[in-house]
Amino acid sequence: MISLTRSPAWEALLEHYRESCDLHMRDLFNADSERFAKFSIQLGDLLFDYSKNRITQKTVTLLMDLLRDRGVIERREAMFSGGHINVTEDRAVLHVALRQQDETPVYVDGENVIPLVRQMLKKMRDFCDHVRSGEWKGYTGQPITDIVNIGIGGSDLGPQMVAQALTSYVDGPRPHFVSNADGTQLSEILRNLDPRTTLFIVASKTFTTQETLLNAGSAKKWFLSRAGNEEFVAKHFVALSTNREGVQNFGIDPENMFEFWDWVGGRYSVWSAIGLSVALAIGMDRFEEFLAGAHEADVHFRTAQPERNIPMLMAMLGIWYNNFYGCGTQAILPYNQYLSRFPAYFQQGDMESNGKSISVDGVPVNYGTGPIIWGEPGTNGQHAFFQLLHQGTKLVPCDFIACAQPLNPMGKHHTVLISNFFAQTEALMRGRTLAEAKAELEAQGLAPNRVSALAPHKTFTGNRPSNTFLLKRLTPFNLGLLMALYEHKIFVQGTIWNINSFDQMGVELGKQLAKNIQTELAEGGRATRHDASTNGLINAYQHMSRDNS
Ligand SMILES: O=P(O)(O)OC[C@H]1O[C@H](O)[C@H](O)[C@@H](O)[C@@H]1O
Repeated sequence: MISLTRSPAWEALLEHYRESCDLHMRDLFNADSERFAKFSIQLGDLLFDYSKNRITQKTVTLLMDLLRDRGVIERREAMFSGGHINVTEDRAVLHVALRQQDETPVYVDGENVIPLVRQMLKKMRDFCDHVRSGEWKGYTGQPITDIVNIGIGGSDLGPQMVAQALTSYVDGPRPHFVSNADGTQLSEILRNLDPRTTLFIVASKTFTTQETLLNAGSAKKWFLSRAGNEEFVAKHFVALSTNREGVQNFGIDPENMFEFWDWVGGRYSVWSAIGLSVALAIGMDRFEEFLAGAHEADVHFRTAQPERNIPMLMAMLGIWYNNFYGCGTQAILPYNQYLSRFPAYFQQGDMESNGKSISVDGVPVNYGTGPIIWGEPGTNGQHAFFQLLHQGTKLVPCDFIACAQPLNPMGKHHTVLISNFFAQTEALMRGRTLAEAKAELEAQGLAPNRVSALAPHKTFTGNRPSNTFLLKRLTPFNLGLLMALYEHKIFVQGTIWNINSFDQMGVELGKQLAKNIQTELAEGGRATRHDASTNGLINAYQHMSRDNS
């Protein structure tokens, strides 16, 4: 295949960029009263409005030419049918199989994985029913009231974000999450827990992750110091993993292990047994609604034509800004407090997937790949960093997410929230011209010299792009739908950039070096083996940590 930036589809986009980059969205809206209808899509309870982007119909056509040219359709089919598209690890990528709703076989190396998925779901259901009904009892015969998921990365961010997003559906044990190597997190959580009624869920795909094993070991120690008998561990520790041996070595009965498989990527694993803490908290019926919502997105991604395909549009708009406008970041701004961890979740989802600079063919790429993903919930962000979004020198494409129906109606709160939500995308798009700024200042009765002095500061260029996702209501189904759209966006972008979105080798080096330093710290001598900065810091640390004055 011709390299990305030499392909005719890319060159056509470059040419189109040059001729269209000065267009202002204000003018595009003024010129076409149908713009919203043309550039928005309803999918179930979700409305996706992408009309506030710096695009014309031609932009979409050219972006989708590129998508077809780069083999996205073929690669999508390869993913859904169990092909080893994770080439560096030689694995299939089948989180979609975890949420498939029918029994159509999906083969990985000749084995149909759907029966495995069904068995896993059945085991999760039985366990959830036992724990939630109180049949599953702790070592003193009391039911479980609290669950602690111990994991990190994909084994933490997914269940944590989803459990938080679905807080209003929690009618089972209270979920807690421990991830950090910093013992403060575990200590603070344990402080308020009762070992007799607490269940620990050790979540690790590999069961080798240092932080998780450290936290799980300390939790077990805490538990045993109170329960006093190793036999009771079976009532209070379960594992979610692909590594049966590792689980056994840790001292968890394989009976209490919920298995998943190497074709489930860590950051795509909340749909697997890794979602157990969510299922315990909200019940298996609702967990399955969550899976069904994701499946709806899968069907849409697989069947809608590219020009009407939400993840494909999200992805190609991202390519447009990332590779043609030179935008380095993408903000995700949920106007919903329950979704406050959504940006952090997709920070891992996107940045660990597409933060790569070597192509699948093993050569450095000569174009930008994954953007920096960041964001905070609205309206908080407005009072913090939105200044830069509106008037800064950087162009930041933004995703705005909100729900039409509040789960906690309270006076005027929702109207205020949602008005801000609409106002922000309007302001980013429209801006305020110098003439408008002057007119407003004059209307306030300011002297002409103050008007001239202030007006430039009150001017907004506008033309700042955003996507809007409006959900009817935050339900398990709709959350699954929204999340899967983002997942597929990442897949499409990775395919365009010709990188492997499903490995994460960039996290290895730091881990290796940390192990060396850990040994050095244990030995306690003077550090000499590193660069001057690292040696200096280690030596200063050793001095400072011993200094009791
Ligand atoms: O689930 P685990 O095997 O414990 O892995 C936990 C996390 O750590 C790794 O370093 C990876 O960067 C993540 O992708 C992964 O989700």
